[in-house]
Amino acid sequence: MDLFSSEKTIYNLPQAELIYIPQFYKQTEANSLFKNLLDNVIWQQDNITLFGKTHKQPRLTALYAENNNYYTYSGITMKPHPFSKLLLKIKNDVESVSKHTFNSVLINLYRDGKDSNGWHADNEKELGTNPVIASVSLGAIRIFKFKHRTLKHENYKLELEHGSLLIMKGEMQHFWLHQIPKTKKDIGERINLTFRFIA
Ligand SMILES: O=C(O)CCC(=O)C(=O)O
Ligand SMILES: [Fe+2]
Repeated sequence: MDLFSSEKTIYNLPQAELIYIPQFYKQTEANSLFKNLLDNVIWQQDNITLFGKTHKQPRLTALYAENNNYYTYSGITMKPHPFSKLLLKIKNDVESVSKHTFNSVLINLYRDGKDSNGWHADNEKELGTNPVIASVSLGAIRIFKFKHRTLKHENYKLELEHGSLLIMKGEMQHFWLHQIPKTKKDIGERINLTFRFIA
């Protein structure tokens, strides 16, 4: 993995630190990771219940972990699969750049612009206080929006590019929310891998 051409940007925000590395993986490697994951990840689509109504989650997901602990978020409980060789390789790459250790990865597949991920924080108890979450994006560019829970002028968007790595740390999961909104643009699939340490 050649990091020379990647321009790392650090966003120091009130009660959050965000690091964005656009070319964490270069085009050729990112393309092959995307294809391999699309074909080999064990995708599932769960139901979510919002305001008493049950819907299909607007994307496919998968959980891989080094342990067998179930992970519950937004009322969904996921049973992990063991890490594949490829996912372990990506985990090692992410760990060496972020200088953090992860034991799980939650993977999202946004099939087109109608798939999305609503406003939330990754603040489950099992993630601990001030979790570091490292997020690899492959495929179509999507907008990542984030906003402070109480400082209303603190809201931003970032384009998450093919092959990029975004690291969320500090108090971000306590004080901020993030989302991937739907888009009307005619876009293709996007895979996102969020590496976490789940106790
Ligand atoms: O798709 C993304 O970039 C964000 C995913 C996310 O926020 C999550 O899975 O918790
Ligand atoms: Fe998230």
